[in-house]
Amino acid sequence: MIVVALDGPSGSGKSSTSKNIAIRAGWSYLDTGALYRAITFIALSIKSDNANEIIAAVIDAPITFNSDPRDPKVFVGSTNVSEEIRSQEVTEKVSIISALPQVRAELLTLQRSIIAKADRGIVVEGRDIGTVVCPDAALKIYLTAEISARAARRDAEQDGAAGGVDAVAQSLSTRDEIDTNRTISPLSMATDAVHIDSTELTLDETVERIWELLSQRSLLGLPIVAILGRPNVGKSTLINRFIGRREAIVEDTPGVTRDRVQYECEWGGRRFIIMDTGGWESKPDGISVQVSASAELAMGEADVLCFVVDAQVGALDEDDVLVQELRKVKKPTILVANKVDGDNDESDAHALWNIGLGEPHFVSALHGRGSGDLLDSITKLLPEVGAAQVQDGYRRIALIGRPNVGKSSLLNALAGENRSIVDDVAGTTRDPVDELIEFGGSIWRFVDTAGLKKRANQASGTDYYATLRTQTALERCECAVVILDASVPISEQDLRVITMVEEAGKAMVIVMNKWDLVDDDRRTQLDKEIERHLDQVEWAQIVNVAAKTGWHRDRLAPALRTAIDSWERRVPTSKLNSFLGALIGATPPPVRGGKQPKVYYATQAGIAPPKFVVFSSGWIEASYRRFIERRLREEFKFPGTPVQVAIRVKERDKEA
Ligand SMILES: Nc1ncnc2c1ncn2[C@@H]1O[C@H](COP(=O)(O)OP(=O)(O)OP(=O)(O)O)[C@@H](O)[C@H]1O
Ligand SMILES: Nc1ccn([C@@H]2O[C@H](COP(=O)(O)O)[C@@H](O)[C@H]2O)c(=O)n1
Repeated sequence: MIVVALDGPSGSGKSSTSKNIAIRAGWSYLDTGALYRAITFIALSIKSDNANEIIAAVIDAPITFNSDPRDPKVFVGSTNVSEEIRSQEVTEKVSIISALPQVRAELLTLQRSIIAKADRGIVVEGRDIGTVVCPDAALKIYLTAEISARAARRDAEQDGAAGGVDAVAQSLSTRDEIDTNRTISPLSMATDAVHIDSTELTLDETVERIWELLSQRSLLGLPIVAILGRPNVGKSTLINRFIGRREAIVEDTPGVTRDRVQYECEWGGRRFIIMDTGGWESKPDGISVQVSASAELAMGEADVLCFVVDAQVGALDEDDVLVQELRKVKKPTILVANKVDGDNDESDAHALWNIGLGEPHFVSALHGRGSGDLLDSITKLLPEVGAAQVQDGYRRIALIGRPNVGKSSLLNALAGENRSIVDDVAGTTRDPVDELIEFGGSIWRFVDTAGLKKRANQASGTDYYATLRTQTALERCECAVVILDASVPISEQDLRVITMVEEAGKAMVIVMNKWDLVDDDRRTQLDKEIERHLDQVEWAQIVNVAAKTGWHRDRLAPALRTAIDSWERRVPTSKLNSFLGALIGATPPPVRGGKQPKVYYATQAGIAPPKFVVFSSGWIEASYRRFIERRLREEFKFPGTPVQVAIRVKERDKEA
């Protein structure tokens, strides 16, 4: 289950943004402010500021929350108080009541129990979600906006009923003040939260920013398509056809697929999971009891159901019983008529319309006939976000470097006493060789690299395997920690590793290990080597560490956070273009062939790493592109990440 935590001051847009994200992802939503308002409503009703009396009243009339983002509601006992909690009286009192430690403890338990009940994911918004309520949230956002923007939004929302913008601003500031300075769970940004300033963003733009982060971090589950049907109708053959390889077990004995086996599939640019379910029987016995039960579970888990019938046999009573079951779950369902090898079979198979699941899709799983059309129909039914969770939000780090630089010692130094595999989050698919390690206040996922595991050491016996493994680790990570041995000269191989990271477009931190062996002479020498060899990655932070003793290991977590933060950073288009305007005004692009290319505008085309596209009227020299990149870095600072700048020639009329 994915938890997204959104914190920030009043009126920054938390509720509106959270609801939009939750609706789009098909997740639940929790407005924790509404719970604090509800308890304040109770305090006002019993006319008491005494925490014990307030808690006693809550026990009499418990607070509950309906977490459907389309219709969130808060109840006190059986009374819906969603409107009453927005009154001026509650608004003025809520920050005072929320600062009471017993009130916070009571609501902390309530919040966690609501979150635990969510199905696939939940967006939780408040003041202390990323810091206290859900410190392990998969994505933490700290949403702010300037007070003037927040006051204007609130005033517009309330049609001036709150006394005008100035009065709203005053009330918001007072609440900000109390919320930020209270001793217990004050409003603050979690160290691993992403800060979004919504002052100049529309609501849609704010939602889009967060959506981009969710997809970039693979937190939006892939849709699941369950393949169901009686034993031996050709389900596994169909799956092999879909995934393009012989992986699903195919055997002519009915019911050979024992469990819900999953395969990743891609068609027409859509990735999804195919779930093989074994054969379903209406009166199972022996092993088929488990197989049928697992097929029923698959119906519940999947987003789309494919019901496969053997067209050469036709629909049997058994098929009819399964159709009744399929109808009950009310999910998009496709009827697949398999073993339709030619036109004659197809005309016979039309009888399958009688099943009552709509148009049969005629397929020969064995020969491929009709399978592309079937995949087209399936992908049309896929939701944007599905049930198969791929990542859990822990930042993925690869430790890389040539042999003997101290990868394992660094890993051990980081893990210290706390080395642990806490990999028990249900329902996620991940590489079993990853390690979860807690240090510097966060849990990090270390993706497998040569040197991380004994197995890896064996496999890296040749350069070929070492390079292959490094590349795979790089593909899977978000940030690479490149380890160098500071006690010896920087080698060609060290530089090759650094170039690999840069070319892979990953965030990077360089660790100078074995610092305990560095004397003054070596230090002077190393400074010269850094200047000479590492100038192309001068954006990378360098952390000096002695992994053997643990010296400075605490410096790595902040460096990683800074690098990943830069890697996912988006520069507002308005700021980007005012920067570009000033830059071009002061230093225009060089004249070429008697013509000076015009630079029109720039846009940030993507994150992870930040990619900028500059539109111009003509070809611009590489040196000027590098100049733009350098100045972009100076202006917006991207420590720890490569930045890509591309120039696109755009004709003036097309531009207009
Ligand atoms: N860029 C934006 N992002 C989010 N909301 C915006 C934005 N621009 C305007 N709004 C509007 O601002 C108003 C306040 O937003 P919202 O109620 O979501 O804030 P909030 O942070 O949840 O406040 P509170 O903490 O007081 O509940 C809403 O009317 C919302 O539609
Ligand atoms: N996690 C939270 C959420 C809210 N509060 C307090 O409740 C007040 C009202 O919240 P709104 O989101 O409805 O504006 C807020 O000002 C806080 O005092 C909280 O403490 N912790």
